[in-house]
Amino acid sequence: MHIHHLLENNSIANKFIAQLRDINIQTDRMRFRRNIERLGEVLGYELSKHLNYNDTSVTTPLGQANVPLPAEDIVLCSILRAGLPLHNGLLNYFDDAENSFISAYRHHPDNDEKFEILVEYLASPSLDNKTLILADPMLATGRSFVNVMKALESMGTPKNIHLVSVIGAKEGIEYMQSEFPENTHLWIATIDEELNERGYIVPGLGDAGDLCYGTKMQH
Ligand SMILES: O=P(O)(O)OC[C@H]1O[C@H](OP(=O)(O)OP(=O)(O)O)[C@H](O)[C@@H]1O
Ligand SMILES: O=c1cc[nH]c(=O)[nH]1
Ligand SMILES: [Mg+2]
Repeated sequence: MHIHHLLENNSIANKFIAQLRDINIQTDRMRFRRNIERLGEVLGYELSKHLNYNDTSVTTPLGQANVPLPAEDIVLCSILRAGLPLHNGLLNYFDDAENSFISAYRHHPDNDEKFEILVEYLASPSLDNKTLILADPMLATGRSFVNVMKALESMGTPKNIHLVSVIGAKEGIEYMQSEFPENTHLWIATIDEELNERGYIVPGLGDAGDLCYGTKMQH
């Protein structure tokens, strides 16, 4: 897996991450969602530099201009819930992409720290020979990304896979490296050292789905 770590270089994106993490700022849900969306835009822009381009002639009022344009058929897939604002950010730039939505959530069958990932909803076009951009802002154990990719196999085989995330844990990234094809790209804003006993990223930011949309009942 090729890992592209956005915060290795300082940029204005640092500020978006700082606000997502900050306990005094992250309670503003609109700002929280918008910061994830902004990172979707920044990560999408970086990713776009690795696509294939075809020379294209554009007619201006005064003549012809050559503008190389992306030559890949992109399917943008996001993992509900917290993937939604990241999806919006990516879609702001890849505005003519096809779209898939898939759900994944942590189910605690015994009401303790052990959980399984349940994938229940999938709506997707064919992925055959397309460029799949799979987005989820949190990469903790990596099990949601991996289980979702398994569920997507029924939709065909993409030519290229780009994973987009905001905060990842080292352990989860290592697990994903063993599960995804070698030529997969991971575009991630920042990487944290640890997971706690509940599988949360430390220092992380907390529960991204809840911070975007409010708490949910366990069932
Ligand atoms: O790498 P993992 O260990 O699988 O954890 C990451 C997943 O956890 C969060 O979803 P959650 O299950 O909280 O669902 P939600 O988005 O509905 O809150 C997050 O959005 C990822 O999908
Ligand atoms: O730290 C984490 C781990 C999983 N899901 C989250 O939203 N945050
Ligand atoms: Mg959650």
